[in-house]
Amino acid sequence: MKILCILNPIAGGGRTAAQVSAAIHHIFRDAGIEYDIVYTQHSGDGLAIAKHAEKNAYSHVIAVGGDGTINEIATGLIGTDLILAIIPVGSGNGLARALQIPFDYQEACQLLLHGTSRAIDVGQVNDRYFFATSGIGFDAYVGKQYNEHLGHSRGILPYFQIAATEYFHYTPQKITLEYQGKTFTCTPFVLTVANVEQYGGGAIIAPEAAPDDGLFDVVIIPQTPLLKTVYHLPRLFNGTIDTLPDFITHKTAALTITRPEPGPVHVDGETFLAGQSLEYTLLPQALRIQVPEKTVPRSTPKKPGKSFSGNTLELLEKLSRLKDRGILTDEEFEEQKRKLLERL
Ligand SMILES: Nc1ncnc2c1ncn2[C@@H]1O[C@H](COP(=O)(O)OP(=O)(O)OP(=O)(O)O)[C@@H](O)[C@H]1O
Repeated sequence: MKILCILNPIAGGGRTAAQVSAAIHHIFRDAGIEYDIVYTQHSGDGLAIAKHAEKNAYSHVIAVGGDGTINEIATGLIGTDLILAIIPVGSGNGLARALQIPFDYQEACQLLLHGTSRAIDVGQVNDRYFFATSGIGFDAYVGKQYNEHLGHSRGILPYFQIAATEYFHYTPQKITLEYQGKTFTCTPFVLTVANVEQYGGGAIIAPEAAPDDGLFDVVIIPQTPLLKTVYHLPRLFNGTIDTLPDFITHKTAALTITRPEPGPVHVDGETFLAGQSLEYTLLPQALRIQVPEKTVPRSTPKKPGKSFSGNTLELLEKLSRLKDRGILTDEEFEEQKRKLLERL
């Protein structure tokens, strides 16, 4: 085993870089493991450094940072046999949360000694990769403002402050989605293509997403009035966002989105500008990540209790509304209706 640690000194506000570096020295030196630590100097360095890791005979690369750093480093490892490990010191840490990687950096280091490696799917949108989520709706818009205006002052609180301000400036676009031979239009407030359940910061955008099932969960949520959005916000954090009346999810390994004009897209929270057409493709189990030996299933709180028949009627009405608005095709509506009626 030969380990390369790539450390982003500004991730998570740069509060822990020195302690993490000390823990790495302590743990790997004691274990007699060969290792090197390299600090990134600029955005993009993680990718450039990771690309040379294989040539320099490393077996593992540790990304010390948040989702943006992990995205860069993991991108550099695609197509190699190297195993990625994560010491999550970012602000959101969506991928680390979804894979149950410990937030204690000493425990995260110990995963190299006592954990196991797991292959996960990788998402691709045009020429960019993502490992947790990608999106083109309000989250991409907020991510753009966050990355442009905040500099080193990062965190979940500033993110929510920007989201609250930008809520009034954002206008959802009418877009076309094509997948599995079907085409439909919708005007999403949030459109997230999820490889894992987590957005970051504990927000669970796609409760059913699994990182190795060969499928994206495409989540579509329309705009609702601010008060209603605030009222429903806890569902984003307790794993029940899919109980929202207008929540839609599709499972697919490939998807084309066409929008009226170019705009921002985020990959794992990092935004870039892309054209009107976005091609999403899933690369099955294309990256190996070091994870805990045993993972505990997330305990999802019980979904809002209603009598089954009452709930079914409500779901049928919801499906019908979605069909009327063009979000569901006739075929999808009939299929969902049949499934619901079968349960009666
Ligand atoms: N030395 C550096 N100076 C400035 N920016 C850097 C440096 N190294 C990396 N970066 C950039 O910092 C950005 C933020 O990093 P990262 O996403 O890891 O942290 P975070 O935003 O705090 O965490 P999260 O994405 O989990 O919320 C990335 O875009 C990365 O490219």
